Amino acid sequence: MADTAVSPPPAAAGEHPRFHLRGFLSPETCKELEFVHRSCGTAGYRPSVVSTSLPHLAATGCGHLLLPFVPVRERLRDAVESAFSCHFDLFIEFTGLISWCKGASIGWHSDDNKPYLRQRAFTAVCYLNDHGIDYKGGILQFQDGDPSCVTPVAGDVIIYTADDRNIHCVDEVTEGERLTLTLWFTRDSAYDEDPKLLSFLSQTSFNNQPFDQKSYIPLPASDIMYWFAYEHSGFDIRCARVHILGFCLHVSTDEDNKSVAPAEDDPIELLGKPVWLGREDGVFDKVFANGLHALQVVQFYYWKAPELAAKRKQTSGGSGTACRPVIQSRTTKLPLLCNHGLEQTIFGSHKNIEIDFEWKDFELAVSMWENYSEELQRKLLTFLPYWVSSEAIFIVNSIPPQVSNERNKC
Ligand SMILES: O=C(O)CCC(=O)C(=O)O
Ligand SMILES: [Fe+2]
Repeated sequence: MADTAVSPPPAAAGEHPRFHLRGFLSPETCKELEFVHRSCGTAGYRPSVVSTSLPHLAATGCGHLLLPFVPVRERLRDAVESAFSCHFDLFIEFTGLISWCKGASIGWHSDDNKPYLRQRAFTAVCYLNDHGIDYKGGILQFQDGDPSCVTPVAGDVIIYTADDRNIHCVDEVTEGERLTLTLWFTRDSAYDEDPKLLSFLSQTSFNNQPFDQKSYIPLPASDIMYWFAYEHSGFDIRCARVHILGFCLHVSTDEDNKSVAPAEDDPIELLGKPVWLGREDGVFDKVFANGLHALQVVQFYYWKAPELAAKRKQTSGGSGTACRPVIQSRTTKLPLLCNHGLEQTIFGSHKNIEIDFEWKDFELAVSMWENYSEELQRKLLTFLPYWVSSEAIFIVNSIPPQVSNERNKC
């Protein structure tokens, strides 16, 4: 199901202007954004939060993963402009995916409540998963007006003015992981996030020639950004996300390659070097460029696993020739000091994660991920010149750039 056209809400009136748009995002869009976040997220700006910002995607070789956001940002801006009667008036100040993990909450506030946030005019929060199924807690409450509280449902969006007519808070998440896509809108073009993003994207993406097939392979940020601190403990987000889905990371023990010998290196540093993926019964015969690359493929597999398992059952009656992992004598399990209990507490969904795992499906997912990434990379390189010349990110159909960016002419 594609994202459905939701009829715009009536122009806002009243003392507490806000709207709850139900079913704004399709389940497919929610799942794709979840994939991006679980592949690329880093430790957030507040405790118990993991976040993925668009500049971060551009900076880690994943500029192509901005593409799933483009239609969503455009539709959200249209919805906000139409709800608050400010057509062609708004710029997007910030777009980010946020996981609110166990213990995360935010007290009463308005979204423009700091001197450096005064430019914010409106907020849109899209819920990507479900309260009660994926997590407990995390209800959004408003101090005054209606609706007075919002129980997140995947695909729903709440839009509201960022000023003190909409003082709100989020109850503590007590179990599971609450996923949101949050956008802030501004009237001040100086805070438009697009030109900054485009300058980042042109620096990182124009360097990659279209014939460089692997230019979509992620490049990790500094290790500290993946450290999720929790009380007096913590873990590496990349490792935890891989482990929680039943995989483990392996590194080379090749005698000739001393630089990757685990005994001689900080285990976390090894995540920036080539890795393999294993499960209980062996190691998959493919080397990934780094831990982030392996994580992205695992998350892609997790996203597509139900579809892959259904296809396998249909074509083979459930008993196809299993693709066996190769036992790699040249690799050893990455000896990370993992806190399994903590990983489970933070990223183990309230809903049990069950995968009908087959290496054959995983093998297929690896090539599907390559095709998916290549296609997005190809689109990015096609769209980028249009975006750069308009200083704005927008859906490029076959419309010439000077017509498509109506907004910049106003
Ligand atoms: O996630 C929500 O429901 C609201 C988030 C919020 O209040 C904020 O990020 O300022
Ligand atoms: Fe807020």
